[in-house]
Amino acid sequence: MRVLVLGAGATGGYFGGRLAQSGADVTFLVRPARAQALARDGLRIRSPLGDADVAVRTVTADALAAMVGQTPFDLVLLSCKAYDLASAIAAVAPAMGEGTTLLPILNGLLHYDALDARFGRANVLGGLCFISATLAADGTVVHLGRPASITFGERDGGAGARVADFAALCARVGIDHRASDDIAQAQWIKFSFLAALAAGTCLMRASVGDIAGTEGGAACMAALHDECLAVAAAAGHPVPAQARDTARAGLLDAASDVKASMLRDLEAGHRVEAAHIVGDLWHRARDAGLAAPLLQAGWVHLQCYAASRDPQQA
Ligand SMILES: NC(=O)C1=CN([C@@H]2O[C@H](COP(=O)(O)OP(=O)(O)OC[C@H]3O[C@@H](n4cnc5c(N)ncnc54)[C@H](OP(=O)(O)O)[C@@H]3O)[C@@H](O)[C@H]2O)C=CC1
Ligand SMILES: CC(C)(CO)C(=O)C(=O)O
Repeated sequence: MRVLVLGAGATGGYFGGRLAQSGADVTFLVRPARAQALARDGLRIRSPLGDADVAVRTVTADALAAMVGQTPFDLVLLSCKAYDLASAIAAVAPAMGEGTTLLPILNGLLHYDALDARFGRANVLGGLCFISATLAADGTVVHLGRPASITFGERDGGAGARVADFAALCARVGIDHRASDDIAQAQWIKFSFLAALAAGTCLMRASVGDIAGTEGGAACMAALHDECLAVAAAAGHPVPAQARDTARAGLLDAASDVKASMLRDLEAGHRVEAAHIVGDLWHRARDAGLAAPLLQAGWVHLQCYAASRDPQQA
């Protein structure tokens, strides 16, 4: 299977790097500065699951069409931030030939409209990942904590050959993965958890454990999670009790140092995917007639952050 990974950041660098480390046929579509750094330093991963220093093949957008002309890609793994979606779509377009499948692992759901419009719904799998990772200033992919998994599936349900093929590749290289026959449910489980985590940890500028240690903190996170679960149910994807309890335990764990990746971005002064995640979920709550005051507070807070950071991009 020939794989193109858009982006060699935290998630794309981690999962693409694991593919490359195991000898899979993987190419990173990156911008010139990252291409130069990767040519010089290779791809460095620092992880509790094992460090890796891998020489990787890269291509920049201007050279992609020529590369595809030689040998087409089977799978494009999309790992940009939501605010880079338009440029990422333009960059990968030459790789999306007949028989090429796109697998986005971005958080949230809004990106599917743009991907379907550009590439056709049938060519876009549903996907998500569970990992806490960041790109250090020197370009190292730093994996924080142990989970590192990808979940993917056909958006109309069932299992197809392309899902089985990617699952077989993940199994071969040792990437923890789930081939889901109900990816929409998996996406809503993650989205409702993540939106609560992002809104809660960004509002409080604190980890899950620090919030849980305050008076009223656990009740506040539980109420926020309830708001997010209500939106999932209203969207026709109620989160099953077991998944709800697992997510809730993660959000209330007093021993947890977990923060949403959005909080790490915010603390670093970076742009955040607020509209794509917390804003989108609040808009869905509002449109369904659901009260979601904590989600609303998170969304307002993040808009204020974005406006103070860069009024043009808010
Ligand atoms: N980090 C985490 O722990 C987790 C993140 N996610 C989600 O995964 C998605 C990706 O996040 P993450 O990996 O952290 O983001 P990063 O910012 O670390 O990586 C994204 C990469 O995409 C590259 N990119 C963007 N646009 C283009 C383009 N047009 N051409 C080439 N490269 C491009 C960026 O390159 P450049 O450096 O040149 O800008 C950047 O390196 C987000 O939706 C996030 O919410 C999900 C689970 C966990
Ligand atoms: C919830 C988590 C940590 C899981 O991958 C995540 O997606 C994020 O922080 O962006």
